[in-house]
Amino acid sequence: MNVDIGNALGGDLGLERGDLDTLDERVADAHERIERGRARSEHGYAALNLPDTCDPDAIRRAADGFDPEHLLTVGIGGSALGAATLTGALGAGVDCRYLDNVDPVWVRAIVDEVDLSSTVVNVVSRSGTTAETLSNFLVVREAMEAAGVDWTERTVVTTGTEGNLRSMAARHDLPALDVPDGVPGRFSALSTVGLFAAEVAGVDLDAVLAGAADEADRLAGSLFESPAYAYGATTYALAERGAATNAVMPYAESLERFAEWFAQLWAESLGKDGRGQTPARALGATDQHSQLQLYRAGPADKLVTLVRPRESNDVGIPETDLEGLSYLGGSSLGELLDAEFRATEASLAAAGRENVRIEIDRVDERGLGELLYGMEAACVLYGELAEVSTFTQPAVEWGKNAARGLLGGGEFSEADAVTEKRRLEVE
Ligand SMILES: O=P(O)(O)OC[C@H]1O[C@H](O)[C@H](O)[C@@H](O)[C@@H]1O
Repeated sequence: MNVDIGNALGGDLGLERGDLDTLDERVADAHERIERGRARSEHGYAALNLPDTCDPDAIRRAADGFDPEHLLTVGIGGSALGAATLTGALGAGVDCRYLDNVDPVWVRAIVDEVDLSSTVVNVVSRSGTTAETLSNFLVVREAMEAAGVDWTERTVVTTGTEGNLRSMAARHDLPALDVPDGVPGRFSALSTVGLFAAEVAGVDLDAVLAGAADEADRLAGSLFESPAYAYGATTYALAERGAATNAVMPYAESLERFAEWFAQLWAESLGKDGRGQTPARALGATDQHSQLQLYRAGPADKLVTLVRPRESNDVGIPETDLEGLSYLGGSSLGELLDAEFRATEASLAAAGRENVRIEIDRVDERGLGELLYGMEAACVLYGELAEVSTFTQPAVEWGKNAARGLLGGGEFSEADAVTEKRRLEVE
C-alpha cells in the first residue's frame, strides 16, 4: 500500500510539513504502545497480529466439501463487512449474499431467490446474541426446512467460545469456527470472520494474509516510514484542524464495499468523547458527478481519501467520428478513469481542499490484505493520538439494549428513553 499525503499539506485547514514533524514524536510513542499491546495480545491490539495468528487451514477445513452456488452470510456490522469487502473485490466464483439487515421485504426476497439446496449458510456473531443476526438465521433455517433442505448439513457457525450460537453448533454438531480472542468485530476481516466467505468464494487466503503481513512489517516509529501510520497521523492531524468528514472514494467498483467497511471501522472506533471523524462513502468516477461539488466548494471541513489500484484490466474505447468525441476513440476506459482520478485530485488541491491518495498495485489478494491491515493500523494509531478508547462501542450497545428492552428481552433502562421521545409532528 502506498500513501501519498502531499495534498494534505498547505490546504485550507493549514496543515504543514512542520506540524507532521512535530506530531511524529507522538507517533513514535503511540507505536511503542501499539507494539506493547500486540506483544501482550491485549484486546483490540491483538487484531494487528492476525497475519501471524490466523490459521487459514482451520478455515479451509471448515469450508472443505462445500461447493455451493450461493453463500449466505448471516451477520451484521463487523460480522459481515470484512467478508463482503473481500468477496466483493475478489470472489467471482460464488454468489455471495449478506443478510446484514432485518428489512423483512428484502430478507424474504433473498431467501426466495437463492436455491437453498445449493446454498451454504455462514452465521457469524462474535457475541452470539445479536438480535438481527439470530432472527435472520431462524428465518433462513425455517425456509430451508420448508424446502426440504437439511440445514444442519449446510450451516457453518462462526462465533465466540460461549453463547447461544456456540451451544447450537454443539447441539447439532455443526462445523464451528472461533472468533479469535481480543479481536473486535470491525477489526476481524483478516480472521475466521472475514475469511470463511472468502475461502468459499475461491479467494487465496495465504496471499491475503501475506499482503497483511507485509503491511504489518512496515509499521515503524515514524509516520514517514509507515504508510499506515502516515494515513492515521494525517487524518488525525486534519481532524484536529477541522476535517470533520473523511470521504473515502475508491476508483474501482470492486472496492465499493471497502468504503462501507471503512465507515464502520472509522466511526465506531474513533467516534468517542465528542471526537471523531465522520466517514462518508463515495465512488469514483460516478460520484464526481454528484458529491464532488460539495467536496470542492462546500464547507472546508473535509478530507477526501482517494483509493485506487495502480493496474487493472482494461477495455478499449472504439473509434468514433462523432463530433467532439473523437479524442476518446482509441483510448480506453482505464485511461479515462485514470484521467478522472488525477483531475479530481488536482481539482480538490487547486481549491485548497485536502486529499490523500492511497494505492495498491492491483485489486488482488495481496492488495486487499495490505489495504485492510493498513487501514486498521491507521485507525489504531489515530485512536492513540486522539486518546480515545478505540476498541469499545458503548453508544452502539446503548441502542442495542434499548431495542432488546422494547422486544421484551429483559429489563433495560435504555428502553425507557423510547417512551420519552419528543414529538413535534406536522401533517
Ligand atoms: O458479531 P456480533 O456480536 O453479532 O456483533 C455484530 C456487531 O454488533 C454491534 O453492533 C457492534 O457494535 C459491532 O461492532 C459488531 O460488529
